[in-house]
Amino acid sequence: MATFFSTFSTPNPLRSKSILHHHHHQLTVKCSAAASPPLPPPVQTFWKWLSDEKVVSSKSPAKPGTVAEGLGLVAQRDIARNEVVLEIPKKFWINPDTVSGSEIGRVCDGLKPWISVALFLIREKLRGEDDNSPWRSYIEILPEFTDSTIFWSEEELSEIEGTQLLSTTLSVKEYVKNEFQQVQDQVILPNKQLFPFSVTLKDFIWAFGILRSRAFSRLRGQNLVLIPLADLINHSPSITTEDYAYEIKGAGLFSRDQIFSLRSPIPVKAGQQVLIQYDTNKSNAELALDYGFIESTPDRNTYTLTLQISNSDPFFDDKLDIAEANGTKEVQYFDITLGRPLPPKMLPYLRLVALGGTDAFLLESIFRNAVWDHLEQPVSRDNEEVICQVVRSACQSALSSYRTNIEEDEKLKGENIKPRLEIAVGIRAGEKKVLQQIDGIFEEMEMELNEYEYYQERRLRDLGLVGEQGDIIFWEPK
Ligand SMILES: C[S@@+](CC[C@H](N)C(=O)[O-])C[C@H]1O[C@@H](n2cnc3c(N)ncnc32)[C@H](O)[C@@H]1O
Repeated sequence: MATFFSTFSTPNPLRSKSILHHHHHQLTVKCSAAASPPLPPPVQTFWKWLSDEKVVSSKSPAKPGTVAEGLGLVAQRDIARNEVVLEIPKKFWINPDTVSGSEIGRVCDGLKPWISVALFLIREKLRGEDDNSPWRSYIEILPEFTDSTIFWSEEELSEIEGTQLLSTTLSVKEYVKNEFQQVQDQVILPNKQLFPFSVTLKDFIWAFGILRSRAFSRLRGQNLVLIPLADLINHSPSITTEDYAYEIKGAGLFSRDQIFSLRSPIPVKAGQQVLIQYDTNKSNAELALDYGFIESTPDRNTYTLTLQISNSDPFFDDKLDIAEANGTKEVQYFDITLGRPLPPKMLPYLRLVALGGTDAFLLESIFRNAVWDHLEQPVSRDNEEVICQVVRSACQSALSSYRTNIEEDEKLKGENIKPRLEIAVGIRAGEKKVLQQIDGIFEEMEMELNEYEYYQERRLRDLGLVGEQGDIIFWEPK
């Protein structure tokens, strides 16, 4: 954890005005509770609201605090492993049901869940101080932005030129923009009395960013839910348990209510921050997009290869049939992870896509049941050579579209740089390493082309026609 915090030595993301000038105490995380800086006023208001509502008390094991990652949950006393840190009753959650039951419920009917919650958040945010919304104090502590790439300026984005993360970020923003335009025309503008303020794309991106970075998912019956207070929990790369630290459960023996319960996956000393592992399965690109941080763990680096059976392939129908019978599609994505073997279906799929010429007989229907087994091994020298060439040239062309090379990235990593640049450098170095790894695998295969046993030889051997030494046994009379 120590190494982790030292890498995030920059100011907190900007929050609602009042926290803006709050001092940044990076070391609080490791200091004792006594040294905690006073809470920013909006956070105090938020805590008071939760106390008045009896959700928390002075005995609560953890409290909001200002930490290196913005706000976080700080232990008020020693907390044991698996001890419950907080419990939030359903009444305080914000999910699509909350929106349905609210003033805008009737106009949000039929909207995508995230869009209705986004509208709810934006409305609560823009309603103005005089409105006595119960959610006011929660909305006030939400950050204005994170370091997610959806909030990066053009200049910051230029640092990830050539990366898959850049294209993902741009398509996500395009998607959000289209959804905004629709909801603006169909819901916001026609209901001036409910939305008596102008809502901008920026507001919508803010809400999207809030949901991506704080909504809990994979919970019993809850796929999109904001849990005030619980969503102050930050992520630690050094917690690697796969078990989720949170769950929804019954509020008690005599209650039909549900509560959200958060446990600490590790023991925490008083004054330290309670942390969880957000998701062991997310790649650095996903972490950067969702939360605005990355990890230095090698296997968070991935590259997605998109392979496709071409519509102009003379064997398109047969190939698609075979692909689908084996759990792959016309357009198939393969996520390649640094330091891990290729996904098992990638080579068979590649061989299938490249199959042609004299190998095409394998596509005939009598082979249909066995063809995938055959594709698991090299089919022919030509076929194997084609897949090596295609993959290697794709890797090399991808590698040439980055502005920097790995050495330049590595050098920057050692320097004291801003968090967004650090994310950019980590992402582009990671992608390049994966591409080099893929290229290396196929380079090695290319060098072995003469050593492989191909379909025809295997077939002959299976038929007992190849001798021990690999020489083909001929029938010619001696
Ligand atoms: C669920 S919120 C946690 C509360 C948040 N720190 C706040 O101030 O409201 C997730 C966000 O916290 C920040 N965060 C959490 N863990 C982090 C980490 N390990 N490094 C950097 N930022 C982190 C990121 O901005 C992320 O999008």
